[in-house]
Amino acid sequence: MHAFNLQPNTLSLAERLADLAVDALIDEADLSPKPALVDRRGNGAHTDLHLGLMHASALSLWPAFKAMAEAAIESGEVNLPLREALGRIGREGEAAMLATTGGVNTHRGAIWALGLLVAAAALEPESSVASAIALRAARLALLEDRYAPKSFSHGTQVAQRYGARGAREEAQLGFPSILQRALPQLRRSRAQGHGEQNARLDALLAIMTELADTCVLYRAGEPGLHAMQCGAQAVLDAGGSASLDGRRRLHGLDQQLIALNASPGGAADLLAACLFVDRIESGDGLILGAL
Ligand SMILES: CC(C)(COP(=O)(O)OP(=O)(O)OC[C@H]1O[C@@H](n2cnc3c(N)ncnc32)[C@H](O)[C@@H]1O)[C@@H](O)C(=O)NCCC(=O)NCCS
Ligand SMILES: Nc1ncnc2c1ncn2[C@@H]1O[C@H](COP(=O)(O)OP(=O)(O)OP(=O)(O)O)[C@@H](O)[C@H]1O
Repeated sequence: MHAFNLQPNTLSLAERLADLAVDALIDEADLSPKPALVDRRGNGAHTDLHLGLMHASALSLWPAFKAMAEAAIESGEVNLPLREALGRIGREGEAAMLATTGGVNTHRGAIWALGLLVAAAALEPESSVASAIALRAARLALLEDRYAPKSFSHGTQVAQRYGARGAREEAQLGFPSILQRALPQLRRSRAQGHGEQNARLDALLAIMTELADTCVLYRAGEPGLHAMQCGAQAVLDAGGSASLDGRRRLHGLDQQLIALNASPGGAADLLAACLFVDRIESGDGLILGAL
């Protein structure tokens, strides 16, 4: 499954982290059935995205993730020069993504979240506990990049209209959606023997129960966000995606969110970020510590 890592000793730390980040993005894209998102079944609520584009986009980001890890290793500490280097590399990564996809935003939020976490993991490879990585990522996100262009993104429009601060705030708070919701649910569902794909779907649903996802707010407003949060909670309350009733409700949620055009892209990015820190913390973290 993780072909990149077959010869871990020949890869540098930065290359291993880039592999893990790209793997996490591909695992997220392939996970099915995700409500209203691109997956193996189709395009969800998106007219301009498809699975092949998500895969190509994920692969195009490998050099940016590697460069972010190298910048962190070189810096050795959280400081403004590192934050600004990450901002520059992140913008270059976004340009590579847009060149690959013909201008479609496939992974903007993921570059942000995974980029910070890759750098945070590279700063102290021997400290592979998820909470410690998230805290270092938060300290990076709290620093102001003086070279960041003032953009009028969907996120800034949603911030003005609804007060939701989206991807930036999630990182600055230390990724509570990952540490408090996704990771505990992923591990609970695994422990209950639900199987890896169901456990990942449950982790995505756990994120969706509370996230102020700016993709959903932009596309479907507060009714869309309410439908996403309540619908995800109802699937988990019914026993999660491994149970018959939960599956039925998951199918209903997929239909409802597609009808509302409410694709939870921010939640999908955070699931990828969750899979990344999970692999570092649990065993595969040896990939980093062995260096
Ligand atoms: C912070 C970012 C994501 C800007 O986001 P903004 O809120 O302005 O909006 P935009 O609509 O362009 O993108 C939001 C993205 O975040 C994801 N998202 C939406 N809601 C949330 C949420 N609540 N939590 C986390 N992610 C979310 C979405 O999938 C979407 O792709 C980012 O684009 C940015 O500023 N990048 C600069 C590059 C940089 O500094 N990189 C260095 C760190 S790696
Ligand atoms: N499997 C997935 N399916 C769909 N979106 C995903 C998936 N994984 C992650 N995403 C995230 O969702 C975002 C796409 O959402 P959206 O299409 O609303 O983006 P946008 O550029 O803000 O809007 P628009 O396409 O309307 O211009 C991407 O930035 C990406 O980070």
